[in-house]
Amino acid sequence: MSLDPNFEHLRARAVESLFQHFADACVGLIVVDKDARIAWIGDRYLELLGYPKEPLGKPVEEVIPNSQMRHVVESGQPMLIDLMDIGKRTIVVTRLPLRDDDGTLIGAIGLALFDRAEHLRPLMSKYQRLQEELTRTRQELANERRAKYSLSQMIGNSESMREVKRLARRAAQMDSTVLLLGETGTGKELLAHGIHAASPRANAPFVGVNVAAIPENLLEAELFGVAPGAYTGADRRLREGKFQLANGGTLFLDEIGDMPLPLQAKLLRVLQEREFEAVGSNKVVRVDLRIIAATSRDLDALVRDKQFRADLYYRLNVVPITLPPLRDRTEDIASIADRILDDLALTSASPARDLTAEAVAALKAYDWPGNVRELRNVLERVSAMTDDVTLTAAHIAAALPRNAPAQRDTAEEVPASLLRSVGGSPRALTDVLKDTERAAIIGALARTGGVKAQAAKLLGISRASLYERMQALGIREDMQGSA
Ligand SMILES: Nc1ncnc2c1ncn2[C@@H]1O[C@H](COP(=O)(O)OP(=O)(O)OP(=O)(O)O)[C@@H](O)[C@H]1O
Repeated sequence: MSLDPNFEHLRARAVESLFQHFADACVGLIVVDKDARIAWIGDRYLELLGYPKEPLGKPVEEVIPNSQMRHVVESGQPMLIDLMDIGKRTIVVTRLPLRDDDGTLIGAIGLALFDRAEHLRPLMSKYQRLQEELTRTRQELANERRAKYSLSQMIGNSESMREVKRLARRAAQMDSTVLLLGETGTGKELLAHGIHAASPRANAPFVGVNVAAIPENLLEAELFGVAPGAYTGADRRLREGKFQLANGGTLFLDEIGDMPLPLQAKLLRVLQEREFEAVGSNKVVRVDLRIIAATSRDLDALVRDKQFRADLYYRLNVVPITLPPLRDRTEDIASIADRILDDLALTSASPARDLTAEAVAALKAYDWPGNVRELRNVLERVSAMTDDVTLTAAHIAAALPRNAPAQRDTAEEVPASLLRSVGGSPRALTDVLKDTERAAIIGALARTGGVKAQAAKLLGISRASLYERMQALGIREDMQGSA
């Protein structure tokens, strides 16, 4: 059947006007060969790119850094609409593969459309909004990663605290690994922030990882990142680990004593060589950062028990700083308590409270197994209990934990109310179990003044699984059993 001559005419007009439209709407046209080298490029495009040299024969990325033309010649697939940044402008681009008569791929053609194209305005403004949001979020994240506290926020004028601050200031000026030792709640994390803030790396990120809070099987990925497609379900893009995120700054490894043995070898290598591989990758990543590690555990004993590698211990123990427990520096209690009461007044927009001399004496008489964190919790509890502006010894006594009662039978610990719903009908076993678990954890936290290491011990579970269970049951991290 012969074709209607009108059709042929129509087709010819379509091709012609298509080219005309493109020529009018295009910022530029580019043609590359099958190796993505520039075979032709329009003058307007070159002008926009501001490329000063002869472009022909150059790899396309040399002239257009964000170009995806290579992807088109390699995949043979068109990219009908894409957005590409050139300097501060975002332009719309279309990329099409070019084929010979026999179908062989010989190159690609790229069309860069005006960013003013009216019909693309909604798309462009949405893109720009997303870009702005992304920039803002990145900024917030960067601020978040900066150290929140400075050494001046470390309250305490006792001899031992003055020595701690002196060592910290010296450590800040060196780039060595710092090991912070001391009971839970003595201020190790606060000090790590302070050292970073006083160091030449202060404007770079401060990234913290609580080793005990991350399940063992996820820790390596969390620390070192995951290569694209390392395992089924892994991201197609590289997921950066904390080491990469802290690059240039400080990585704070909290609860280092809980680091699983197999990972200790990998950490040792990073400390020695400043390099590692992401999970599922054999590409070596180099980092430049300072490590501050902390633990409330007895590392010497862990080394003796072969739970912690001796060589890693020596590598970490370059500048050790031991934070004294609160009970050994009772002269600091009044000033720390004042600071905490000021903080609480600020956050709750209520008047600042004072402590009578007897109240201070009551605070000094207590043993503080949870140290400054526990002191804060007790003062928070007092503030919740009374509106009185002057806090007396009686207020303090009422808020201090009673002596931990001996552990009772589990059966006794499940109140009958747990077994019935509000309507009185029996409840599903899983709900009962959840409530029981929640009650047991909150009870243990109450008994230990919020000290998780001790609460985990009471419950007979590891600290990691306590954190895990708390998260699953929606128990707040700062919970110490009063709610
Ligand atoms: N000297 C101090 N002055 C003021 N606040 C302090 C001081 N020491 C600790 N704090 C506060 O006490 C709380 C616990 O401190 P931090 O988290 O630094 O302790 P930690 O030793 O890292 O505890 P853990 O070993 O349990 O992680 C924080 O709210 C911190 O700001």
